[in-house]
Amino acid sequence: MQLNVRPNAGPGGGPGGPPARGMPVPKQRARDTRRTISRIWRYLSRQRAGLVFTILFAIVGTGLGLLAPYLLGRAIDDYILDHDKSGLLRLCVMLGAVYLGNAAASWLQAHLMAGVSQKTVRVMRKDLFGHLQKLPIPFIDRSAKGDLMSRATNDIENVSTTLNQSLIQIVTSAITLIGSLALMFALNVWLTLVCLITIPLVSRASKSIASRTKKHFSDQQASLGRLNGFIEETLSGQKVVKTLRREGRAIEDFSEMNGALKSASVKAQTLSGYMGPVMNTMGHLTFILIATVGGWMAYEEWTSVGVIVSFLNYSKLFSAPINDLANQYNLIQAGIAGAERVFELMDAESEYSESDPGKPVDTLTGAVVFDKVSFAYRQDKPVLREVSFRAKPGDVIALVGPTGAGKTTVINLLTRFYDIEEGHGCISIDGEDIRGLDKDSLRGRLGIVLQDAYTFSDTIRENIRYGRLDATDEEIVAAAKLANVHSFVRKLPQGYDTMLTADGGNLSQGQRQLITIARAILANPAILILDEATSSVDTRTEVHIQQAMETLMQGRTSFVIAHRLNTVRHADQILVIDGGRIVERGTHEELLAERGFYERLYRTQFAGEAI
Ligand SMILES: Nc1ncnc2c1ncn2[C@@H]1O[C@H](COP(=O)(O)OP(=O)(O)OP(=O)(O)O)[C@@H](O)[C@H]1O
Repeated sequence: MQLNVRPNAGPGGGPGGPPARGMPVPKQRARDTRRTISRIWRYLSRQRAGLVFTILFAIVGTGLGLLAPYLLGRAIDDYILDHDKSGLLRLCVMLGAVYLGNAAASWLQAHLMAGVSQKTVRVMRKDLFGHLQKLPIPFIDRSAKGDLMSRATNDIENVSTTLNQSLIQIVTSAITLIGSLALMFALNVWLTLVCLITIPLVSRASKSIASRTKKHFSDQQASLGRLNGFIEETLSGQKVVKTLRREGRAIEDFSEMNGALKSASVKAQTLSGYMGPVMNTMGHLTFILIATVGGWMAYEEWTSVGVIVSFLNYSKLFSAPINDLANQYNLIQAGIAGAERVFELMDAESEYSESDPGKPVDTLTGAVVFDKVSFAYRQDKPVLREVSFRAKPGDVIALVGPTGAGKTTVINLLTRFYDIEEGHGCISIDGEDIRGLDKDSLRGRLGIVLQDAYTFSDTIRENIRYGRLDATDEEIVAAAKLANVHSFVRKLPQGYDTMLTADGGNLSQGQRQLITIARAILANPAILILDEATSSVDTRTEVHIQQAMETLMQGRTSFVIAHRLNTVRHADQILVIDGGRIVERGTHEELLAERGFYERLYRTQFAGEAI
């Protein structure tokens, strides 16, 4: 998937021009961890109150944890060496209270942090889903759906786990690190300097492992995205996979991707797994060094045994956060790699320009003009060449032509799923160039009934209501009656409350098409686009669909992509498209009289062949 694309921006397009719109451009931005962290922080900082309390409890808990070694040193110097039993008992009770307080604060901080991290990712998920709704069709067309899904689910989940587990660890580690260092300096400067000798070594080792691991974590996430994409494609195309008997090949391809994911994961996890043991070894070395130097100092009576015991405990506390952070490294890397992929998707340009949303469309009469429109999806492959036509309000325009001729492309431009470039013609509705119109309100005045009748996982009633969300139940039934939906819905045990699956699996294709027609009737659009179903439905359903479509077309400018030519006989204008050009135009009778391309198409179809 190319993410750094600017689907509706950038120069060029059209035959022979610079890169066409929607063309992928090379990646320009290097991956930037600091920027990603600062963006995560922007989300986190919205949970300010929760964060402040979490940090407060972290400070209290860690502070109490830092107090314990000091008390231990005092126990040795003041009570054990002085044989003061009651003092020792008092101190032990105090120590118990300190540990208890530490545990309570840790529990509270973990509890609060779970809330903060979950609220943060909830906002992230909401933003991402909102942005997915605004992504332009060219972008969606080019992306693997499974990869997009992987970003919206797995990658966000990684961010969530990292925030929940690593963030608080970072906070407590930082406090412990600074606190224990300060206390070590207060106890004995020379011993502290001995302790610090190993720091450059530790930082070098961790940096070298870190830089290698990050790349592998990104690879792992990308492989996971590819794998999800493949699973999604294979499942949604399962019928095709089975009829073409591609199961074996699909399993082979899957194994290959699965293997790639395994390799990337093994590399990432093996490398990051080195971190813990390396850091532990360094910690033990430091401990031995301090114990030796400290023991010698106590022996020479330059300092007390209690101070050395406190110091050794602090040096453990000091190296623990470095170890903890190293152990968290896996998780942090996976979280950052996940966030990077999420933000990358959020950065893909929306199809709605916030600075210039365009002129809102209130009412339309439906006069449509294509003026020398040329278009290419890819620079080297012109699809439409100087297409011109006029539709008066209420006209029925039929688009016919062989497969791949460019009929759907005409519709893609009219709906502004794709935009034509400056200098490659103009499309206007009611005299306005559509590029200056607000896309959202323009689409609100267009009704589209596609070949693949799409139904949502909802009841039949709600599926029709998608046409106009404020429609009453009575209006829905009225539209359903006009679209010949009512007659079959009545016979269903649950009537309008029958649940449909996302692909409408529990209704016939013809019935689904009728539901989408009812949806369009309810929406009452000024301009209608009908992509006739190619697949054959039974004759009765076909008559129903035909009637419903005629009802729908009344009084609206309609564009019909016609696959069965007998449905276009009554069109006001038939545009015959071949190779991206309008090769003939006129009414059915006129075109038959011309004895040209249309006449041949017509005769072929009557001979029983589809076009
Ligand atoms: N999203 C896209 N990206 C790149 N090329 C595309 C895209 N959509 C269509 N094309 C190409 O544009 C050409 C015209 O396609 P279009 O879908 O407009 O044809 P059509 O006349 O509607 O065909 P059909 O009757 O089969 O639906 C085809 O060569 C097709 O491969």
